[in-house]
Amino acid sequence: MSETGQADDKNRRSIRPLLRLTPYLRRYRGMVLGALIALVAAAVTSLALPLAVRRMIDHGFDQSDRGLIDSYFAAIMVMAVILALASALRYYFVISIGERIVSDMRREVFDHVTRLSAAFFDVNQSGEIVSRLTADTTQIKSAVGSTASVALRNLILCLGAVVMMIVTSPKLSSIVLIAIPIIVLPLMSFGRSVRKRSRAAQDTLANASAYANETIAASRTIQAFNGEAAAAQRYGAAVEDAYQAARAAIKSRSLLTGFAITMVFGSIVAVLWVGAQNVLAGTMSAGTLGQFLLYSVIAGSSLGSLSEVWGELSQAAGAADRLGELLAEVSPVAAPSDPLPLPQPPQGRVEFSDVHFSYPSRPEKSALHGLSLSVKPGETVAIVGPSGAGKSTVFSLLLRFYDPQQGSVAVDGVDVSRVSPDALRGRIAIVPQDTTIFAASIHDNIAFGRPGALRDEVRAAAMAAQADEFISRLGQGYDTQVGERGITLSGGQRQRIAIARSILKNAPILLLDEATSALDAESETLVQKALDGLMETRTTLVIAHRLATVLKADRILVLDQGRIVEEGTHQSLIQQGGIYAKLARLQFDAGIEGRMLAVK
Ligand SMILES: Nc1ncnc2c1ncn2[C@@H]1O[C@H](COP(=O)(O)OP(=O)(O)OP(=O)(O)O)[C@@H](O)[C@H]1O
Repeated sequence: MSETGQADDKNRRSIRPLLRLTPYLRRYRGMVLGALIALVAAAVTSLALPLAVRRMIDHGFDQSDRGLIDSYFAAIMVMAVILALASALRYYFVISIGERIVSDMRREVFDHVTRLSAAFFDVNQSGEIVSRLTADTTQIKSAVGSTASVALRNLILCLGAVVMMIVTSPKLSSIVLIAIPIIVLPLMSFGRSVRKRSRAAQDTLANASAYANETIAASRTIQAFNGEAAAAQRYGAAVEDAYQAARAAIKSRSLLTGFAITMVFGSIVAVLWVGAQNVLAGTMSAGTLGQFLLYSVIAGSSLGSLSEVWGELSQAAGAADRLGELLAEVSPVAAPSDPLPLPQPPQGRVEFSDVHFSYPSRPEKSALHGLSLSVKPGETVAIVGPSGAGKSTVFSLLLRFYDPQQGSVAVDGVDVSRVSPDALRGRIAIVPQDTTIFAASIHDNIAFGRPGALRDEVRAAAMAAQADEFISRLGQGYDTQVGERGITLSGGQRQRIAIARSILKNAPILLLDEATSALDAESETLVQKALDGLMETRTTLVIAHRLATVLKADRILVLDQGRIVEEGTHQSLIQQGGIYAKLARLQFDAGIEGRMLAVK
């Protein structure tokens, strides 16, 4: 009993998500009103047709007044024209509303998703989000753009036809009205199972798309490991699952349609048989039976269409539900409602006080363990430590991608959770380990650091980043398309683009995640030169992999298991003979080690 209650509740909820569309519909009231007027006009005209037909049958063929037949045909023609006009207008309004709403939704969902915190992206696959943005919105478009209007038209037709049936013949109608619940109730329970299966089908498809997304992005690695067959097999299995789930949904929808048509037309035939007996007995005119017949066909077919579009509406409700979930996702690192201003002019001071942090997706493992550090304006601090020590986590907290569970992070003396994230991030430039190059021109890729930057400014930044020379050698210079839709850049070139981006941003705090592994000696020298220029005038925190950087730093922090375990200059740390000394020996190769000894 309670289980059924819960299931019913769930089903009611599952159609309710379509209500989320009301605010969007409200924005286009004029068009919605136009669609409704056209819809009602078309339905009323359709409902008036049988009246004209009855008059024609009962009086039109009367030899005594031959003129009547002409006027009846003229009236029917006028109705046909009204019907055609109203239908064309309905189509125009309804489809336009669908397209309009879906564009709005896509924009809003995208805008919302791009602002969600890093914790959200840790646990959600990007392929699945993209599928929601495309597949789910398309489903809503077809629901709003046609299904809803078909459903509404059929609802009006069905109700109108039922009323007219009662007016035409209460006796025949009473038989039909008794049959309706017998037909409708099973249809509703069928509808529920269709909904459940459609959602399962959508989910499995999203899984397959997410896998395809990941695999295609990693095609080189897959080929290098001869993994094509295994990947194809796994994707094939995922697609097959999606097919099976879709087939189950299709099967229940076919059953639903077949069942609806059998029940509806079966009862109409039975009722008509009773009507025919009445005509034979002389208690009903042939025209009245004809009129009743037409109304029952209208009622029956509109009920049939209703049951068909019900399934589609439920699918759209599922899609609206998923999009609603996405839109309801709140970022745990939300901007404060009353943000504090950061001091002007910027100083570039960084302070971590007793920070304890574990990633939301792995709460049991602590990434930072009571970390405290203080960086003075203009200072260069190198962070070194074994892999997984928490170096990148320090950057993530400084950029406020996450909030620490305990302790605080401050920039220029203000807790980062009390300032607006835009203001905070405006003061920090980062050159990450794996640089993102967008599918756009080189100019746009660099100008990403400061939207609206002039061509000369972009060029100056590229020059400072030692990138101008290779850019000038490309076919179209700064207008060359790179990334997915253009040419591929080497690791060193990508990094210099990222450095130029940061130079252009000209922020007082610089975060560098050095990646030397991808660079050859020449690129490394160029990148190093570019970085030197960038580091000179600002506070720099650098996750150091190069000896040169470590030597240049004012201070070195050694991180291990989320704690600072050693601190000092290169020489003092080597002399201590602790973790740093060991790391230095292991990390820097033999040639560099020679140089290191010389420093000692
Ligand atoms: N997004 C994440 N979700 C869950 N755990 C994470 C996430 N990022 C990092 N970690 C974990 O947090 C710890 C610290 O990671 P972090 O990336 O800061 O190390 P790191 O010192 O920068 O390492 P590396 O030098 O290899 O880049 C590791 O145990 C890592 O597995």
